[in-house]
Amino acid sequence: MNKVIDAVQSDAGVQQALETALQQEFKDQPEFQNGWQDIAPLLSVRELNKFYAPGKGCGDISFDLYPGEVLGIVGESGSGKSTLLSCLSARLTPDSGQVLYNSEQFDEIDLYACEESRRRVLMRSEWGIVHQHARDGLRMNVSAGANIGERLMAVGERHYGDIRSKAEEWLTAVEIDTGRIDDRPSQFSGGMQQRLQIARNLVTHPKLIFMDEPTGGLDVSVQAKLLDLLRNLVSRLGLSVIIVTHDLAVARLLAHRLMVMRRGQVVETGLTDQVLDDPQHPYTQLLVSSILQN
Ligand SMILES: Nc1ncnc2c1ncn2[C@@H]1O[C@H](COP(=O)(O)OP(=O)(O)OP(=O)(O)O)[C@@H](O)[C@H]1O
Repeated sequence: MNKVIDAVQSDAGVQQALETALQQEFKDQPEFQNGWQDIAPLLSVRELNKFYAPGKGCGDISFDLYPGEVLGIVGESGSGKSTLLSCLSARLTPDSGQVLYNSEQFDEIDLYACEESRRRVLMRSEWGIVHQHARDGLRMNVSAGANIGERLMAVGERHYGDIRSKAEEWLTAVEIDTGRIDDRPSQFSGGMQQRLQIARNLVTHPKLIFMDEPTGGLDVSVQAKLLDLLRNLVSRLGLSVIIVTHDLAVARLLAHRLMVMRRGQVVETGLTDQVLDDPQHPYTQLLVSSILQN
């Protein structure tokens, strides 16, 4: 676990580029200035259930997520993390329960009671989704610039020069040489593809990002670089994030709060350090101790 944490380092050039892009894009947004404690929840989940078969899925899930908060969902394979994330991000209809989202454009939305068109608008504007496999979040056969530009066009941007220059800014912000703007993602390494996926998501100023194992399958040094970038972006933009990971080191680095899942149920929640340093539930104790032994 410590290998990844130790390897996370800052790079002055990248930080500067990131800072410049972010200042231009986000300086007027109030969330950039405020803490999240005094604000209404961005997402409220009430008694959410989704089961494919008895014991397979997730059930009885309730929590609030605040602006600027990073919630980690951890647990072993098959515990229902991805099912829950899909229900929260409007990609999978739950059997029952409510997901309320405090939208900038539509005020409070009950995700599964509103029109499909509203969910689609949210998905391309106020929300971002970072998939484990970049090919699920990118169009592999169009250029890096077009991958970023497409999302801008989806929210109404039409000026080619503006689109290209925003694409360049975001490539720089995620540490991809702007000279690669016309290359296809298939010509990029795994880490670059993930960074491009992040740029594509962030270009429309989302409030809420869903991440499903964003560093899974990458080697340790690539993971460390990506985690450093994510951590910087999340704190500078005041993003709210729900991140699913089976990797407690990733959870420790990124999440303010953790939800531990086992067999589709939440068995423990709390501040990340509290949960990892002083786990209360026997399953969490096992999870933490098994990681420490590896
Ligand atoms: N589409 C589906 N149809 C039927 N069963 C499914 C489906 N998707 C997932 N499951 C089952 O539901 C349970 C929860 O799966 P889920 O993918 O949500 O867990 P997870 O914690 O994300 O696991 P992993 O880390 O391996 O992705 C598992 O038993 C899985 O086999």
